[in-house]
Amino acid sequence: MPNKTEVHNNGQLKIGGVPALNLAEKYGTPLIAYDVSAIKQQIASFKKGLANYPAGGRIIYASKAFSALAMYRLAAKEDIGCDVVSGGELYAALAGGMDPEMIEFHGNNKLPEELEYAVKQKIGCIVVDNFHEIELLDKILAAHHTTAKVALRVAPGIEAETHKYIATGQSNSKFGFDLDSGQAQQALKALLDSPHFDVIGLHCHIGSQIFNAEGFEMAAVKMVKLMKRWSEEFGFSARILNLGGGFGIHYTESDQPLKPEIIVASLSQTVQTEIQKAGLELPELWVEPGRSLVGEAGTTLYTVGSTKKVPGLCNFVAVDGGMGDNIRPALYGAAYTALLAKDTNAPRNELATIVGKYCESGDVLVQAQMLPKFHADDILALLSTGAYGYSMASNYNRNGRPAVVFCEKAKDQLVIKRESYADMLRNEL
Ligand SMILES: Cc1ncc(COP(=O)(O)O)c(C=O)c1O
Ligand SMILES: N[C@@H](CCCC[NH3+])C(=O)O
Repeated sequence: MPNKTEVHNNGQLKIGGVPALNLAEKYGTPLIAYDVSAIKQQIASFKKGLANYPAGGRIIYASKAFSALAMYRLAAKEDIGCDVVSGGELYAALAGGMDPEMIEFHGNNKLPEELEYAVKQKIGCIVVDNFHEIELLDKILAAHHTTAKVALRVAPGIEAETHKYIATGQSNSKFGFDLDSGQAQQALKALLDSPHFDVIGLHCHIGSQIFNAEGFEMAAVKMVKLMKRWSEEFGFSARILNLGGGFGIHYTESDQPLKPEIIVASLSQTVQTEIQKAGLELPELWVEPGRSLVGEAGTTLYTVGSTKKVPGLCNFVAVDGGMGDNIRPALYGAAYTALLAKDTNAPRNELATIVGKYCESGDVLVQAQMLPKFHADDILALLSTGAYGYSMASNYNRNGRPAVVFCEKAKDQLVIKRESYADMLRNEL
């Protein structure tokens, strides 16, 4: 079980000090319940990792992991930044009280209106991803007689050990400028040649759900080498170095994540050593964790409904949610840990597959494995669903998206209402 799972002494699951069964009773299911102190602990751990880095740094919450007003409010309160990848996320971040200066904008195809919105809001950094964007942004800035702080996104040519859908650092990634072909260099030149860009630094992101520190270290070394080369070639001095996010979390027993403070402290040490060797000025160090801030803090509570057993063939346990509130198993074959909320120590002696209620055979939440015996009306808890669950949710089959509740110090607060049938028709004419 993930080490953050709270279990009452009678074996019942608790989230942020609140019994899971009470939450299910009060708000209904499916329900995504966050343990807020677990989010705060992760933020504190990232901050600790950067604490001894002399040039300082920034923790930037990758808000695609869970873009909710409550989460932006929490990020603002905790004094961290956030990244956004669309006008919609930018709007939500601002509505949640994020300081525009602490917002960073990513994306491989930012729309003209999204760029204009970011420019007007004077956000802290636009991470420039491709030549089309450079042209577009240059025109927008000229039209507004202004400048923008930008960072150049480089695909550093590092193949992260993760699912191929979520690896982004390799040369053939759709994100960022390739190094080996010379495109990254050409892009930097274009940015430096325009009076509209204040190029604050460089960015890379090698992928997501990565456990091995080696990939991050390699990226850091490569980026500093690049800083050295471009300092000599263009007299360019990067004030910030952004090494992206992608820090892995615990979904099942086989996942062994490193503590953020350990991985970030080690990365910051590598950057210092390499910068010193290169004889450059130390840049600020930025990191962009998404999953690792919110993933393990979230638990989805479902109610068990039908079961289907065909001896020797299958044993399905169906819950009242599924691929609409968690697409990750269907999309990436992602694995999760399931518990019986009323008795987390229940023996796991039943081979079963947990499926959802959607009209798809691929609507599987947990592939066949040894599980506790579930009966109709039991509350089933799926752990570590706090990242890329709600934010990737859909209304497939006209199922409303679940409610979301924040729990802390034994108190619960509804932060997103359950979507009703009427909500799902609100845009239809
Ligand atoms: C540019 C960038 N930064 C940060 C992240 C956050 O990644 P994670 O949620 O794995 O930390 C992503 C997503 O992979 C990303 O594309
Ligand atoms: N959504 C993905 C990760 C993509 C990260 C964003 N670039 C996941 O659930 O694992």
